[in-house]
Amino acid sequence: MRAAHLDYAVCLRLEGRHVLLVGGGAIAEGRALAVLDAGARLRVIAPETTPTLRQWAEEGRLEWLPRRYQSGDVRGHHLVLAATDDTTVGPRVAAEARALGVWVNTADEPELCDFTLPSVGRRGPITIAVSTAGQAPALASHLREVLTAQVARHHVWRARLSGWLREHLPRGRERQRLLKDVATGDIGARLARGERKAAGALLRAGLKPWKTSGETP
Ligand SMILES: C[C@@]1(CC(=O)O)C2=NC(=C\c3[nH]c(c(CCC(=O)O)c3CC(=O)O)Cc3[nH]c(c(CC(=O)O)c3CCC(=O)O)/C=C3\N/C(=C\2)[C@@H](CCC(=O)O)[C@]3(C)CC(=O)O)/[C@H]1CCC(=O)O
Ligand SMILES: NC(=O)c1ccc[n+]([C@@H]2O[C@H](COP(=O)([O-])OP(=O)(O)OC[C@H]3O[C@@H](n4cnc5c(N)ncnc54)[C@H](O)[C@@H]3O)[C@@H](O)[C@H]2O)c1
Repeated sequence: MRAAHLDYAVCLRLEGRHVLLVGGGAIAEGRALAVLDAGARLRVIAPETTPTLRQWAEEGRLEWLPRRYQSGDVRGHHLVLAATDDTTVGPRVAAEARALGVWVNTADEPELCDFTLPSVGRRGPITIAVSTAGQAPALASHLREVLTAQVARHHVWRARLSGWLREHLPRGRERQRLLKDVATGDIGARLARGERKAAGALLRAGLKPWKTSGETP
């Protein structure tokens, strides 16, 4: 069994960051979609790619260099993902990335990875991510399915409402109280039951402190 260290979970903000993907098969395509969704600037290096990756290249969503990985390719990137069918490539990419201080994931050699990828489910702004510290990817995938199915539409509304309130109200104890109410209090419970009118009334009452001080949106 592997050592008992747990992987450290983060959610990376990749907007505008340079990401290198080595490989262009099915696994690489999944990685590409995820980093593009996060707004990264993606370069793919692979002699062959899936039709979808080729199409994204033609549409200018990513840059495809149709060749094998070469020394030096890592330079200039913030993050590197390798997913090829050649077992000699991952270790080379990982060593070069390490030497340059660039974070690297190789799809099937956990001992070479600076970070591992969890199984991810999305509902609006909500992300469910399951990691098993590299021990059981298939179980991570199964749990992700089970857990994501539990995120209901009202959770998504509540997340969006909370985001709106955070954007429009100044920080402070009053705002915190209102946000907690949306998350776990009466407003949340009403929204969960589909009682949107009643929730709206509670919300308007909760917004009073800002109405009177003239700070409301
Ligand atoms: C979650 C997911 C995310 C993703 O890839 O995006 C992911 N693997 C997924 C599926 C999956 N992978 C494999 C199987 C076959 C069953 C099995 O072997 O168990 C299945 C199941 C399937 O395909 O259904 C094979 C496999 N995977 C790794 C090894 C090497 C090793 O363990 O040594 C081998 C053996 C290769 C071989 O024997 O040849 C390694 C890793 N796989 C990871 C992530 C990282 C740890 C995640 C964690 O901590 O849980 C890590 C360490 C590297 C990394 O970060 O990529 C994605 C589910 C996506 C989804 O459905 O949501
Ligand atoms: N982590 C996971 O979840 C997981 C699951 C299954 C498989 N894998 C692993 O991911 C890897 C990729 O799997 P796949 O199904 O996408 O493979 P694939 O055969 O569909 O694609 C391989 C890709 O690698 C490219 N390639 C080969 N040599 C290259 C080189 N020198 N430089 C750049 N690109 C090169 C090929 O052109 C092709 O695009 C495999 O090692 C597989 O074991 C990982």
